[in-house]
Amino acid sequence: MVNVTVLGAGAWGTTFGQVLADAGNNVTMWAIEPEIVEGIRDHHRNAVRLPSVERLPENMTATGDRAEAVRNAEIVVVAIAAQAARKALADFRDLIPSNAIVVSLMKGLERGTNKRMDEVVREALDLPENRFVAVSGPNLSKEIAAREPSATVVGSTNPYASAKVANACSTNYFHPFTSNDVIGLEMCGSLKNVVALAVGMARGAGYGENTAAMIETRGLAELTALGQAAGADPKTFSGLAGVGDLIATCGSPLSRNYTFGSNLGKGLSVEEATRVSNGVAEGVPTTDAVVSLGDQLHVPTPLACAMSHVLHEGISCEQMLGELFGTEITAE
Ligand SMILES: NC(=O)C1=CN([C@@H]2O[C@H](COP(=O)(O)OP(=O)(O)OC[C@H]3O[C@@H](n4cnc5c(N)ncnc54)[C@H](OP(=O)(O)O)[C@@H]3O)[C@@H](O)[C@H]2O)C=CC1
Ligand SMILES: O=C(CO)COP(=O)(O)O
Repeated sequence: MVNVTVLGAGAWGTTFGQVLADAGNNVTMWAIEPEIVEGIRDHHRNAVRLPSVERLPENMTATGDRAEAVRNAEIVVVAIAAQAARKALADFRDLIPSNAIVVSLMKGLERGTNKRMDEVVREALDLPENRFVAVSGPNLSKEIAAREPSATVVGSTNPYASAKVANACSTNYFHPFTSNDVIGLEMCGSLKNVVALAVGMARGAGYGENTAAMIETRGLAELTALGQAAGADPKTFSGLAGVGDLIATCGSPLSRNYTFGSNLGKGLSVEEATRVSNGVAEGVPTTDAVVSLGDQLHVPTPLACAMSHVLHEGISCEQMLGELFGTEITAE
């Protein structure tokens, strides 16, 4: 049993907090909104971000006070929207205990810098590599909040840190595997969201399994090429965090990215799809970062480029798919 603090009481932060509490830990959620803090602390409920759960565990509380939130934390979990993480974490830089492990649940690349969340978290907190852990896998929050069986990957270059976090989040319905490939986990989690936008768009436009399978497979090839160029272990892409998360995210209306894409495919504008999104669709800002990282690493990113034309120029689903085909016939 350890003291764990989760920064960000969104859908996944709150769900992962419940997993940690079910595993027997003392869990403190930190959130900005007083309504969310009071809901969790006084009524064991997050009606704003996780209304499907009637009552969160008794060993789960919340505070809006940053210092109080992390004072006794042995593990600090970051579950903040990726584009807001650097700024939000700056306020915790001098507060997190010097021996605490910091875990990122986030799936996105930072727009403007093209940095992964392991880089952003470590820079923002001035955190050494051996205290950083990434968690990534096919983890649709609503299913895990209902305690449906699922697995994830807990990655760190420090095996002691990954083992400690894996032990802390292991329950009879949530099974963690460990890995030392932090870069692979980060790249898989971030890039599959861009693929899910495209699959969702094709589904929303009315296309079926073949089109979805084509986008997912070409997306996996793009994800693998860029991930390897960034330093990832190719094995990670065929695991839970790679293919596993692609299957879950690209196949479920519970995914915000899939749903965002689906709404675009049905004819909504980016602004309209943003307005009706039930939480952050990380693939939207991450698309630009993937295109830019591809340029930087000299890796073609046709799917991310096509999605960026959808997001910025409003091209249709047919045009997006046309860009994926390209003009030449090439070897697969
Ligand atoms: N939902 C899921 O199934 C999964 C999500 N993830 C990843 O986890 C991360 C969080 O997702 P999730 O919890 O579902 O997202 P939500 O959209 O439900 O919540 C986003 C969280 O980020 C916080 N946030 C946004 N801006 C700021 C800011 N400026 N300062 C502080 N906090 C801020 C929000 O706080 P506030 O409530 O105050 O707006 C909220 O707690 C994402 O990167 C996502 O890709 C990973 C696996 C599964
Ligand atoms: O990462 C997820 C599932 O593994 C959640 O996907 P969304 O962020 O698209 O909801």
